[in-house]
Amino acid sequence: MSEAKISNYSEIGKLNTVIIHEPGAEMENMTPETAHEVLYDDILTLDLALREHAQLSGVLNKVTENVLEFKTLLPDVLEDPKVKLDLLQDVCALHGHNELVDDLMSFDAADLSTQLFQGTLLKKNTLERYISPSRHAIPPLPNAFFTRDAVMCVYDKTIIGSMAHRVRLTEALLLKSIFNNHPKLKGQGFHFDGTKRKSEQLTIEGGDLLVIRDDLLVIGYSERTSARAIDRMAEKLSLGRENLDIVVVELPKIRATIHLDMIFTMLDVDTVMNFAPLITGAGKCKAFHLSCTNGKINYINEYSGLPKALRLFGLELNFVNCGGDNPFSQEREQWTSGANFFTFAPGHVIGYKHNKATLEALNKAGFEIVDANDIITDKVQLPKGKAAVAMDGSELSRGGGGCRCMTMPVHRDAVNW
Ligand SMILES: NC(=O)NCCC[C@H](N)C(=O)O
Repeated sequence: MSEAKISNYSEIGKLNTVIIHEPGAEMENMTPETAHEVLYDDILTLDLALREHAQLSGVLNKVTENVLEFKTLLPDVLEDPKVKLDLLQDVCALHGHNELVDDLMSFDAADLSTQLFQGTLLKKNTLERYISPSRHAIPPLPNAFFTRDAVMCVYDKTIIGSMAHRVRLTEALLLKSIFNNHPKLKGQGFHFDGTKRKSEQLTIEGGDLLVIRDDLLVIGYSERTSARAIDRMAEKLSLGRENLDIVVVELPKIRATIHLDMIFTMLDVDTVMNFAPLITGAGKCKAFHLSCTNGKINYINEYSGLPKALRLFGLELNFVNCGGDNPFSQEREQWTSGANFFTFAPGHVIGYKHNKATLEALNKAGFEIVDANDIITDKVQLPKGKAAVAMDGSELSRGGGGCRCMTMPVHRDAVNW
């Protein structure tokens, strides 16, 4: 492991440091009517979600040196009164409730952290507030357990997300404060800080950004990540470099494909998981190649699909189909985050158990399927060869994401390509 705190040059290198978030009461802070406003497909049951999430953290703790918890990192930085004040001023200003800063400053670090995740109720002390449908002055963060999206470690620095939906903006502010101040993470700086964006047209979320190699990124142009933001990334990330290639995949702007990682994840040096209808099939998404040098785009080429564009860079990939070969199960399992695998070492991945046809396809592709609980209890050792750890996740997936969405890798070993 290198000395650097942040070092993330691939989607697959052996994982050393990762950030996750065990969901709290924020997850139930909605009604069926408001669920869609906070980007959920349905209301979830926290107890069930917690049992499932414990499998993710249990497995990661077996295979990774540093599993960091968002809800532990936050109170750590809030112990510093100056950091606490700066963050509260930003959060309260964002939601137009500057008057809450003093109140919130009186909380200790642990309680304030809980409060920030769970939200602060709107005092119904004026007629305008009384009749307002909003329950919260500072809204809760039910999507915080998708740690992938509001911050991205790319190479030796971070990108602070520029969130497409208002309900996720606070997450980016909290994570920025953590990456600026936490002894385990601070010091390497940002390529880009999305909380300072000047335009609502500039949005980028981590589910769309795949760090393939030190010279190659794949980015989804999606409901969440705008073309303007991708241009900005091309500029910022290629600064001081002879060459950076970015392949952009144009996603349908629909709920099932909010991010690229819902249809495409990398599993090994030569193997990817994909939702065939949009990646390899007849209706595959268009791809663009942006060739960049030192802050500028040299040229842009268009390709009929991602596989063809990736071949340019010597990536001859095996495509495992989410949902197997049957279009009916492909569609069902993509919806329940079947393509959204997290890779914690080359050929070692974790994903949801309920996506049976996907696991079968992985098995056919040479991955041994292992149960998460068996790894956690040491009943089974992680196989040396390719393996897919299967965890329960039917409740978690109803929040709209899978294992890649719930993990934010900070440090990985280099890959032996
Ligand atoms: N990378 C991902 O696809 N993350 C899942 C985010 C789901 C969350 N409910 C959202 O809509 O933002």
